[in-house]
Amino acid sequence: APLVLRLVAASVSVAEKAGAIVRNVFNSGELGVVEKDGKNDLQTQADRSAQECIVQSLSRQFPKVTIIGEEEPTGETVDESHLETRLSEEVLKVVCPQNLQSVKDEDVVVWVDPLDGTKEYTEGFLDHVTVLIGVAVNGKAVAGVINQPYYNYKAGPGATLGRTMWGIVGLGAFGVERLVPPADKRIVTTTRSHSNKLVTESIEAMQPDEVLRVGGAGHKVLLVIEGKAHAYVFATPGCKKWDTCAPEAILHALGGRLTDIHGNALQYHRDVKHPNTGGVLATYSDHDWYLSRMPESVKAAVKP
Ligand SMILES: Nc1ncnc2c1ncn2[C@@H]1O[C@H](COP(=O)(O)O)[C@@H](OP(=O)(O)O)[C@H]1O
Ligand SMILES: [Mg+2]
Ligand SMILES: [Mg+2]
Ligand SMILES: [Mg+2]
Repeated sequence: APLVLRLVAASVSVAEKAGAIVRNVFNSGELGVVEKDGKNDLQTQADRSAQECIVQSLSRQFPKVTIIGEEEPTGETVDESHLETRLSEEVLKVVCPQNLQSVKDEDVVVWVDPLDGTKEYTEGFLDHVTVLIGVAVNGKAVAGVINQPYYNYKAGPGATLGRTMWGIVGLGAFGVERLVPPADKRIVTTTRSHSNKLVTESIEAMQPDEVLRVGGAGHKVLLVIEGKAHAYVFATPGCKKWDTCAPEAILHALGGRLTDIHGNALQYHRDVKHPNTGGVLATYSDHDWYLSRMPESVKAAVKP
């Protein structure tokens, strides 16, 4: 199978394993919280172990592919029980889009967020948490895998806990379906724990009927895909390439758009600076309307 398909097939299995690690750490009660850059930029044992699972599992199978993860390696010996080397059969049976069939190792960067929504994870907002593995080819997000370890956790004992979604631009997405949001109101989603004046000003400018302040970039893009929100608006730096690569690819695969707040495409090549300094705007429709509503003062402060 072509490299991109094998990478996605491996990432689906690896993301499921990482999702199980995220649940196990929470069940253990030993979150091992470390402040990286103040009380709103945390790392837990789940971030560390899930990152080890993903980066070690993928780098052993794809030694020539560049893999960039959010967390620093711990330097401890690798826990072999965290490795996952199976390939998802569901992925291997699809036909890879023509333009991605002959991609070479050196054209690829894999962006890994082992746990997106860490702050919310430590506060028990468990459905805000996702595991994100994005595949970029020549600087563009082309494929993504999202595992949501606590999907359905409020649905009662009969429900299956957790889900995995994946998509390839030009093919489509699986494990998640596009649902249309209410037509009679405008619902905007944004950060819950990283707000500031720019965020507030830009949200107000969109004249929303409702604002969903929730954790996780992956989670917020899922709200847009599944019609719970019309737009994800984040007009401040903060968010990084590993936060957006996988969600962007899946949203694009389903016909939506994710850009910075000026309408520029995000870049994902290996030398790019990690922060999305131009902010994030994700929509399904009316993208240009949201861009046009963005205040000039905010645009001047949030440059790509
Ligand atoms: N001001 C900031 N400082 C550090 N990280 C930020 C940030 N603003 C956003 N982020 C990161 O972007 C992701 C989405 O943020 P939010 O949930 O607030 O919308 C989170 O990823 P992680 O949870 O993987 O670290 C968060 O840490
Ligand atoms: Mg983090
Ligand atoms: Mg994140
Ligand atoms: Mg993270």
